[in-house]
Formats: sequence, C-alpha cells, structure tokens
Amino acid sequence: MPGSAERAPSGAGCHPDAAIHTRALTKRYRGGQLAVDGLDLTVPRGSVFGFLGPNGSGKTTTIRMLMGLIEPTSGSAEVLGEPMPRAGRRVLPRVGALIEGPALYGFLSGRDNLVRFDAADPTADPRTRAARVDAALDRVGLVAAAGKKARAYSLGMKQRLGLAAALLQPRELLVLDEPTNGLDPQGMREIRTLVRELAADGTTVFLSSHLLDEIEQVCTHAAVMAQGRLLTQGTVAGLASSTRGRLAVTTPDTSDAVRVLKEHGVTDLVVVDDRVTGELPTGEPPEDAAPLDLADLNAALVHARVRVRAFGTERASLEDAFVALTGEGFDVAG
Ligand SMILES: Nc1ncnc2c1ncn2[C@@H]1O[C@H](COP(=O)(O)OP(=O)(O)OP(=O)(O)O)[C@@H](O)[C@H]1O
Repeated sequence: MPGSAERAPSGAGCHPDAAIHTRALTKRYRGGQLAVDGLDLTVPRGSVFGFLGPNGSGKTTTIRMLMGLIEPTSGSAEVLGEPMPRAGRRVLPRVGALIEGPALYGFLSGRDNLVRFDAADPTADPRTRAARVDAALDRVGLVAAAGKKARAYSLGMKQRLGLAAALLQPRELLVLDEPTNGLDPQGMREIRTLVRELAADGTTVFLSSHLLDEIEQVCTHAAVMAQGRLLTQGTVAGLASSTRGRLAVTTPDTSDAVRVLKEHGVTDLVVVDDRVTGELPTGEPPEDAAPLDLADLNAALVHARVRVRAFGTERASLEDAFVALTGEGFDVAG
C-alpha cells in the first residue's frame, strides 16, 4: 500500500528486528477526532523505548491499537514481527501489558490476585502455578507483602503487582502505559528500577510517559508525539545530542577567553559577567560523550593564561530537544 507521506526507509512486510513496527498507522474516532495520524514507528528489539508526548497526543490510542484492543482506521502495525490485530492470538501471549492500571481484586491478597490471573490463562499449568506466582512476586519485590490485601497496597505496590501479573509468563515485550502515573517519587523509583532490571534481561520495554525526565532516566530510545503525529524518534542520546549543549567557561579573563575560543572555532560567543558561553564547532561528537576537543580547548585556554574557574558543556536534555522540536514547553494540554 504505497502511501503518500511515508518516511520509513524500509518497504512493507515483516520486520523481525523490530519489536513494534507501524506504518501510516491512523486512528480517527467515531466522533471525528483524529487521535493518531500516519504513525511510522520502529521499536528495536532489546530497547527500552519511551513513547513520549503530552496528554492527548495519542499515546494510549496507539498502544490500544498495538494490543488489538481497537482497530486502526488505516495503516498497519506489526508486533513481534506479526500483524496486529490479525495475529493477536499468537502475539499477545508473548507480550506483557500494563494499560490504564491493573484490574485487581482489593479483597484478595497480592498473592491470590496473581493466582487468579494465572488461573485465567488457559496455557498455564496449574501444577507449577505456585512457583510461577512466587517467582513473579519475587521479581517485583512483593514477597513480604504478598499476604496483604491488595486494597491495602500503595499505588506503587499495585503497579508492581500489575507488573507481576504481566510477568507470570516469560515475555519478549512489555508494554506499559504511563506506569508511574500518580506514583510518589519513591514509587516512581521502584518502577524505574524494575524496568531497568527487566530490560537488562533482554526484554524489550515500550513505555509511554508524559515525563521527559523519566524517559531520559530509563530509556535507550524514544519517540516524541504531539497531536497524534510523530515528531521524531531515535536513541535518547541522539535526540538530546541533536540539541547540543553550549560550552560554558567561567573566568575573570573573559576577553582573552573569547579570543582563544574564537581561534578554536567556537561561535556565537556570549559574555555575561564572568561567564563565557558559545557553540562548539560541529564535529562528530560521539553520541553520549563530550565532544572530542574539549580537553584541548581547556588546555589552550590555560596555555593562553586564561584563568579558568569552571569549564564544561551545559548538557542538552531531552527537554531541550523537545522544546527545539515543538517551539514550546512540554506541559501542553491535549
Ligand atoms: N474513545 C475515544 N473517543 C473519542 N476520542 C477519543 C477517545 N479516546 C481518546 N480520544 C481523543 O483522542 C486524542 C488522543 O487521546 P489519547 O488518550 O490516545 O492520548 P494520550 O497521549 O494517551 O493522552 P493521555 O495520557 O491523556 O491518555 C485525544 O484528543 C482524546 O480526547
């Protein structure tokens, strides 16, 4: 189906290296709302992929299409190399999902909730159920609280129990919709640690968030959505480095510093009080390290007898990248 506005370089067909691959995926709700507009998304296997966008940008709608919960209006989606929703019965057992909070029975203990989830899975052998449940509780750090009623759990514990349910079977892909939404900082940290651990075991994790900070802390890759459209996707380091940090030098010898920096190709120099900032020459900085010539630059300043109090780059964040992409801050209501 050759579309008109395709940007993905690869042709149609199977994408075995991608955990998720969509092509021109579009959802228009019955009321006319275009929630997802021509989405070309590629989530590499083994990545921790952050699906980022303000409220209402189409993240949940995308996830619901990927999981076969709603039909796309047009376009296609592959999950673990298989077309969705068509191959749902084959694909979904290999995917653990936590969407819009877990459905828990408050009057049951954490352990009994998991027993109930496991029993609802026709492929799960009842003879090994207890071992599976214990392993899942252990995985999310809920062994000590396993006997407590779920309604007495904190929100973070409930999220962890939901994750445990998703982890009763080995999964190739975890899809988490806003997993830290509503959690306190401690709960957020716990979920992030868990995501990192799961990813370290080789599970691909696809998580949506409206928190840039969170994506930056746990994700290797990210895609940025706004108003149903994909603004960009790539490695987190790459996205941030496309908005490079400025060089900043603190010195009492500002005019000498400006001269030396200019000689070394630094541009757009600005002096404010005892601080000189400028754009580093565009070389080919490695994705996640400081540009190569930083040490030489520092040495050159010292050699020219510029007294340097502080020297470094102001690190560009994903937030800077987002602002550069959209020209606006991140807290945009949908
Ligand atoms: N069932 C629905 N019927 C009509 N419009 C909908 C429906 N669900 C979502 N929308 C609209 O589609 C757009 C995208 O919503 P979606 O929930 O996918 O965004 P989101 O990025 O996940 O945001 P949030 O984090 O707030 O859930 C919004 O404008 C929303 O109002």
